[in-house]
Amino acid sequence: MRVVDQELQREQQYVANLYARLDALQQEAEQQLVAVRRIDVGGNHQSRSERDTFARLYEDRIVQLREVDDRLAFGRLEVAADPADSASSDSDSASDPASVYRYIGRLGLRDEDLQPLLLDWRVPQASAFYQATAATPLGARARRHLLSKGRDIVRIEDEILDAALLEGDSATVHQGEGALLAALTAQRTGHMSDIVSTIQAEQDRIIRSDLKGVLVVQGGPGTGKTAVALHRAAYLLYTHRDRLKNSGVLIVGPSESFLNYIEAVLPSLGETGVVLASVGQLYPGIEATREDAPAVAAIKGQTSMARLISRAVRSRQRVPSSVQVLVVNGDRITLKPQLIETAIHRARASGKPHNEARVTFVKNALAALSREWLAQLKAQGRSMDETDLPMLREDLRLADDVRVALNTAWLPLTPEKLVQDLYARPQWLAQLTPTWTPAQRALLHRARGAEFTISDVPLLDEAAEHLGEYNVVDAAQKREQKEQRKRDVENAELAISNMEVKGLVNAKALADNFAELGDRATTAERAALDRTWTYGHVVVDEAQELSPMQWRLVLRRGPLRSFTIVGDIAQAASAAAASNWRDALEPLLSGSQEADRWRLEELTVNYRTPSQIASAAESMALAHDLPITPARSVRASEWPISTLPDVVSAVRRERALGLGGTVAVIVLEPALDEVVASLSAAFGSSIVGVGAAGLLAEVAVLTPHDAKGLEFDAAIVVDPAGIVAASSRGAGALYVAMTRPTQRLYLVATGPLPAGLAG
Ligand SMILES: Nc1ncnc2c1ncn2[C@@H]1O[C@H](COP(=O)(O)OP(=O)(O)OP(=O)(O)O)[C@@H](O)[C@H]1O
Repeated sequence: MRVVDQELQREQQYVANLYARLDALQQEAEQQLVAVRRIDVGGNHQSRSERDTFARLYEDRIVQLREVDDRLAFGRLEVAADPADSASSDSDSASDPASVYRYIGRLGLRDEDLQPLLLDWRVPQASAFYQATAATPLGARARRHLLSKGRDIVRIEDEILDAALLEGDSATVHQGEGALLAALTAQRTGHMSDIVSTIQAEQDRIIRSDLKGVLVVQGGPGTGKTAVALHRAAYLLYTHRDRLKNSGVLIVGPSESFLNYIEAVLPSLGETGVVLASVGQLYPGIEATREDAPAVAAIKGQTSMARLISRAVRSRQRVPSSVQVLVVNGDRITLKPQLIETAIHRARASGKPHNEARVTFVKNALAALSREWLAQLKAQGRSMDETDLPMLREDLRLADDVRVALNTAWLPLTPEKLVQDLYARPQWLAQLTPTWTPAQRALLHRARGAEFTISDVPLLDEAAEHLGEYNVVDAAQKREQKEQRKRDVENAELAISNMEVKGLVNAKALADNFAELGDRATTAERAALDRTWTYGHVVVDEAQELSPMQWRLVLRRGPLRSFTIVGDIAQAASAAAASNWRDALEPLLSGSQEADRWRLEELTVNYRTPSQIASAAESMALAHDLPITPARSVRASEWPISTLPDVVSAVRRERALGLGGTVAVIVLEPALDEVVASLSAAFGSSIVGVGAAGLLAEVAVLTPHDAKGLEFDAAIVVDPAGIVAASSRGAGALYVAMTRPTQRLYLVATGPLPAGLAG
């Protein structure tokens, strides 16, 4: 038998043992689940919740073991033998007695004697698998990639890190070719896959970087920023589970289509406790997907909007211009502006948000008014004194006239109403914006009831900050529930430590059972619904697009300022985006002592776009003065870029290749319907998908915004000159569109191509 085949067989044997162990653990968990479900706990509340918690523990474990089945083990690190090293394996596959072998995989496995069989890719001993080079071997002698299909190892690929291994017999043992290239040339599926088996050294350093502070990862298209951000989230959740399990991790992406594209990556790495949200979903209760026109988005993105919202809220606390006469129980009571003014002053001094401070306002106003009324009654000769004040206050509280007067002075408001009023009432807006031009104000004008846009979301959140809970009674209840919950979690944690259970028991889950809240929600689900939730870590992808107002919102979700921010300034296509990281991060860092302490890392290798396409996109970008970060493409493509006169011909040309795979047609919003109609007429509507919901169709039709962060085997970019001309950031949008394909790019144009592409 050839040495290569022998090695393959050995690895197959080792991996078969790992699967046998995985199956045994799975079976064990299934049996435990059946057993725990059978326990009769009768009516005992505490025992029932303990039983449910254990059942959930086993259920989670079973799911986790199932998720890692595909490519369970993907690497082997050969290190010089060290008898004291317990993380090494001396399995049958060891072909050199001077070496020990560490197998690396999606999760850690030990045999029945607790000896390690497989290392989780996130543990420190596994990092050499990603980082070792011949120049810096980090104690490793060789690295082997195990390429599998189902549970079978179909190929092995070795990299020698220690020259001594190349001598004698060993020279023939190590062989193989590009696991990385195999991954990169694989056909795309419409969903992103994890890269855990081929993470590159520069990526690994970023993934394992410290949890604290703000880490910015800048890199050109296809350099793996999204992949790195997601693997970093998985790494942090594993390494800092204690800190992050209760607070959670938030991942912010540019659009719903992007979230659909990445959603399977973290579960495949065994992580589910993460909230994924597009920037339009960061305000619970609103799912904004519509974009404003660029000029409108630009004005709504400026921090001056925060000041405007603040002024708008204050202007809803109004001192009447004249004396009012209120009729209460047949008495006429005079309400002087001065009284309201003092009550407003006191309420504002409470420092609480508008709706909550209103309680103070009403209390003060009623107290003052009841004293005035008492004085008036006494003056009329009624025999009343201070002890009657509570009764008078109650009468005032119930009187219509008083309610109207107090509401006019200080009306409870929802964020939605405040923002809608601001857009729909030009006169009010004019009063609040004396220094704006009429043209600027006109940009905000909108009919009441119009759908909220993505750029409205941070304004709603800003308004919610100033307004507080609309229903103050509910708010108090919620606060009490939160307090109770904290106590439940503490009890649960105590219970867990008393039970001496290790592993996946989640104190919050246990607390749920204790409190019998009825909701089986996970931390992630609860976090997604709670506007005031603060996450332990926040990942922002395509971060170059965020406006200052969006940064303010993101900061509120992560006040600990533990951030991973990934993006590419050159790809900025939104009108409100900044043109460098320092400016972009200003709203995030201002006022913090960390202001200058953000770390910048760069990614320099393009894993997606073939070199011909990357260089065409770069020359277009340079011709439009975009600040691109040059990246080296890993591979070339066999297909030249084609320019065709219409979209139907381009799709026909692509389909004629008969390669299958994913195809995107990227077109500006105004032409989208027409393109969908002509493609449906030519090829039938069943093959055409639109936007986020259509990503898995044979041909996905998307706007440049929806295409952000995604990739396809082929991309057809309609009207490149039109994309450039559509806004001041049009070249950035075209740069994004052109860098989506992994293989083929088509341009659809009847007129001249934009600068840098023509000729
Ligand atoms: N180490 C790697 N091994 C295998 N594939 C990789 C690796 N790094 C990146 N890739 C692949 O390269 C492609 C581009 O990665 P990704 O989408 O993360 O790039 P990006 O920098 O976010 O791109 P863009 O800025 O254009 O959105 C993906 O298919 C990803 O799986």
